[in-house]
Amino acid sequence: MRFPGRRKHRHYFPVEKKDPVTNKIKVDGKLKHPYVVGMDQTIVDIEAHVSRELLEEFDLKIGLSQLVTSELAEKLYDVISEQGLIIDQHAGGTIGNTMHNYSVLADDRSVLYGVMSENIKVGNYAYRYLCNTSSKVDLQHLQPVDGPIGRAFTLITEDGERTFAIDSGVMNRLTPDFIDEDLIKNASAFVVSAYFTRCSGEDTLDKAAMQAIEYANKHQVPVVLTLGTRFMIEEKPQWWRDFIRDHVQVLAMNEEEAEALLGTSDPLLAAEQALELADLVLCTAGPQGLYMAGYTDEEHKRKTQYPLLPGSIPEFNQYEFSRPILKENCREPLKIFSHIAPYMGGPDEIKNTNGAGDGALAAVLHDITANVFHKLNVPESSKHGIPAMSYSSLAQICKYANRVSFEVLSQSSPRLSKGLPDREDSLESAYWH
Ligand SMILES: Nc1ncnc2c1ncn2[C@@H]1O[C@H](COP(=O)(O)OP(=O)(O)O)[C@@H](O)[C@H]1O
Ligand SMILES: Nc1nc2c(ncn2[C@@H]2O[C@H](COP(=O)(O)O)[C@@H](O)[C@H]2O)c(=O)[nH]1
Repeated sequence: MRFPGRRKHRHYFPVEKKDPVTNKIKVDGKLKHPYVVGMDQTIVDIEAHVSRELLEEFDLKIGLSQLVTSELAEKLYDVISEQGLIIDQHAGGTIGNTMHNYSVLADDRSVLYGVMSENIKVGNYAYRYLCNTSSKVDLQHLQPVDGPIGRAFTLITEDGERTFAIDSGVMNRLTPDFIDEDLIKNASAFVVSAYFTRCSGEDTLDKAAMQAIEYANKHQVPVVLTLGTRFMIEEKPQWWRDFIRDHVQVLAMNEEEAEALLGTSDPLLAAEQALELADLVLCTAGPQGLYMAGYTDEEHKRKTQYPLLPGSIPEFNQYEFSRPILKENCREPLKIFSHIAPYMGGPDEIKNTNGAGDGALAAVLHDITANVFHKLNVPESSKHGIPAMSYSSLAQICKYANRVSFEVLSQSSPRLSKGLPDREDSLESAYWH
């Protein structure tokens, strides 16, 4: 496990260093490595630059992720390939991206549940998916299916807006009997996107996801939900609020999804309201940066050393140096908030906004899992006197998530090709301290 983010190691991390005073690691020297489990629709992204007219021609709603029939998908594919509009084809899927990015950042194992075509040919979509996924993502738990995986036509218009047209194939056929209770029980988190509900006919992914969530809830493994696309949440916001309240501890969304869920366009207020449903909230807000909200215990709160920020909640970042704690583990729960503007104002050139939010979530998962890693290997560390959910403070997690989003924006794929640089060339070193 790599250290989450880049800064001075104050808390005996990485634990690989066998210092007998600071690192009371187990004498047999074998470190225990926690892992994250994710579940996704196995999807390859077909990225194309298109005009708004083309979206209208195919009756696609701009900015959303929507299902299309395979006939429409074939026609669309023919048009964009004949016109030479395809710029790239790579593995995608919101949780597939998140697991890949987690494994690249943490240099450690994640497990992906989903399906995989049993008949793989060199060059086909299933083959591409496997080739584009980090070797640290454990794909042994993909269920073999007879048929193609999904395709996400990622259609980028001149204004940079992305529209997804999803051709499902058999990506929703993961069955509940395939879910291993022990695998979920021992995970540091179970991660799923709201897309699991988009099932019809013979699809079983919704049942498989509910099975995994039931195991996670039973064994107190944090369930992490990312909202996917505004459109799905708008259809039944009350259902989603109830679902989150009943099953989810960590909620990730962008400001549009937040508005659909909670009815407010202010990401800070949305994050605050979301704390009535979940324990830890990440709300990304495009060029405005990102917000996080959580709970800490009065007795463990820590004041920020940064300037206090104005906003719909005055001085909202007052306790952002605190580590988040599950509300039920707080004697006197206190809401804490943090915000960060885009790292260095954003890249000079945004290659692609695809996956920027998934990247931020991967960083949050890394921090949560680093805490489990440290606790497993250095249980008597003073760090674990507090029953915190994360290794770092809310402010530090925000910085890390923001830095990872920047990296995704600077490249042309939602999946990181490498971890963060060891040295930041253009950065005032204070950023990570
Ligand atoms: N136009 C932009 N300029 C600078 N940073 C951006 C821009 N768009 C996104 N980001 C960064 O990427 C993060 C995630 O982006 P966002 O678009 O909100 O996520 P999503 O992909 O889930 O919609 C933001 O919090 C911000 O740090
Ligand atoms: N599992 C699914 N993933 C989907 C779907 N529609 C789009 N996507 C994926 O989202 C990422 C981009 O994420 P974002 O954080 O930038 O919004 C992209 O790689 C798509 O593959 C879907 O229906 N199911």
